[in-house]
Amino acid sequence: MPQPSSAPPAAPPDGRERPVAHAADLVVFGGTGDLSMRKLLPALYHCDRDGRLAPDARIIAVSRGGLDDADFRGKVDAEVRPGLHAGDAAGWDRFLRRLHHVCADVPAGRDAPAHPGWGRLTRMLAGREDTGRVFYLASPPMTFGPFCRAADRAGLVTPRSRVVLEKPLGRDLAGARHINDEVGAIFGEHQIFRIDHYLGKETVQNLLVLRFANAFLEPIWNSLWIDHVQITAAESVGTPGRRGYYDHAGALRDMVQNHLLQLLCLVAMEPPSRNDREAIRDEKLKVLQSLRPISGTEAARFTVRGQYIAGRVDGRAVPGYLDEPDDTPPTDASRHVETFAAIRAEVKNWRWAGVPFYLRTGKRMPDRRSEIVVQFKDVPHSIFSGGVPNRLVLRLQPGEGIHLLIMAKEPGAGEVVPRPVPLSLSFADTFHARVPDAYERLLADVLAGDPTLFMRRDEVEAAWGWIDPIVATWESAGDLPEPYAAGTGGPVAAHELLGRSGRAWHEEDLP
Ligand SMILES: NC(=O)C1=CN([C@@H]2O[C@H](COP(=O)(O)OP(=O)(O)OC[C@H]3O[C@@H](n4cnc5c(N)ncnc54)[C@H](OP(=O)(O)O)[C@@H]3O)[C@@H](O)[C@H]2O)C=CC1
Ligand SMILES: O=C1O[C@H](COP(=O)(O)O)[C@@H](O)[C@H](O)[C@H]1O
Repeated sequence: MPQPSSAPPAAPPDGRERPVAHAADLVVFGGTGDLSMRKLLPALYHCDRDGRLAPDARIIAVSRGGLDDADFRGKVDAEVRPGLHAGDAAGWDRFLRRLHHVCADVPAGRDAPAHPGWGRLTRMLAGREDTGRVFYLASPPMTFGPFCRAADRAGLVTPRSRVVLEKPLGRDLAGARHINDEVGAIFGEHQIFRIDHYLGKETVQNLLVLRFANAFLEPIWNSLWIDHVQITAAESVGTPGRRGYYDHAGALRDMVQNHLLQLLCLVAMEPPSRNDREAIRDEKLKVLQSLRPISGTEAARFTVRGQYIAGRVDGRAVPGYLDEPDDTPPTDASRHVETFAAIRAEVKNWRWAGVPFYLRTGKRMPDRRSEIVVQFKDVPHSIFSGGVPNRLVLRLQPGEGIHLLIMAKEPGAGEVVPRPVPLSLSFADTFHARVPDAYERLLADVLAGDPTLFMRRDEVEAAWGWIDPIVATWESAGDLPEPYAAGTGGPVAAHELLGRSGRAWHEEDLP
């Protein structure tokens, strides 16, 4: 029987984890939830198909639901398989055989007896301590500490274990610190993988290559040449069935604190001296620490929040946020929560002083579009009529790729009128390869023990430190978010946020 670990294992002396064999067992707390069924299990199936799972790897879902292995396999077969490409029946059957379900709850208090399910989990994992194991916490954040403690008490945490924490980590800085302390009491920082799936997107990883494997951009990557940066994560989906989570999160905590700030960091960071996890995360942290704080009257000037009301998306009538179908009826929190947020941020350092970084995210926007647009300054003196400043568009979705909009002349006689034409790099077309889902890449990294694309504790806390004053100002104002009709580009004030400086949110018609 493995002994409970009494202290977090120390990091190796040089702070770098040695490459380890792929972890054999993946225990997913919350393995029956929305995230698991929609993202994790499809990604794990693809990892399996690509030979990234150890031959004897098992995926053990833990939830309070009274499912046995057969029930869980049936659920996954019914809910996950239809979303995958057809074919490879043998591969799918092999994947199903890897799946198990254990019914367990977190103990009600620190000294409360463990749920009997922990005994079964302990028996299942016994004798496999040397193979490495991953605990994936795909459950509500308040269960993270209790799950880790229960796993430790059951003797399941070995020096080669890793733990994955989903975002958002808590609701504010204090909450994030609390979770980090609880998890950090059991796992060493080098064992903790704080996931932000935007970092697994192909375009996001390519941003590092674009910036640091090409020489031409660096001389113009600064306030002398760049007018502003827009980072957008627009979604056409609403939040049906997610009220319990979303009422207490909202767009700022759900998307800005993590995904959008991580993208901002990668655009704004200084070149790291090495391509390793600490060097990259050190540079990202410096960006977060350089963000100009926004609070009080500045929050009113530089932020906009909205909530969707009924409208049309893709030609279909959809309800407003408060009328989304859900088991939980709307409350006062529902009325106040934002489904759209826009912020004019600024990085106060030598490179970026004076360059606005516009962050925008919303549900029930006209379409699903995530992109980073770097807008360069206009030519100092134009000899043509027409023409617009160059833009570099990093498209995360749909169609991951990079597009540089340059001015070109249309062939033919007559007056020369420059017009923007994209020089385009589509990853799928150029490399003739399937672009893997972000979770696939990140799960493979977890299994292989590489934390480079995961957030370090200080990064997450610095991000909350910037978000908290904005939330506090919104909450103390007590007013309601500005309504916007589903299928439109967000509240009028968001357009004004850019419009005040004569700019417009770009809606590029790119390939
Ligand atoms: N859904 C998404 O797209 C995303 C979600 N996340 C994060 O992932 C996590 C899960 O989200 P999501 O899947 O949407 O949530 P769901 O509510 O759909 O699923 C939660 C899961 O946790 C289990 N669970 C909850 N409480 C306990 C408990 N006390 N003991 C054992 N199991 C428990 C639930 O099963 P049961 O109730 O049967 O016990 C279920 O399997 C959250 O931290 C969320 O912030 C992050 C990014 C995207
Ligand atoms: O983390 C989250 O991300 C999804 C959007 O992810 P994407 O990869 O589809 O852009 C969002 O819908 C969800 O609310 C949020 O929790």
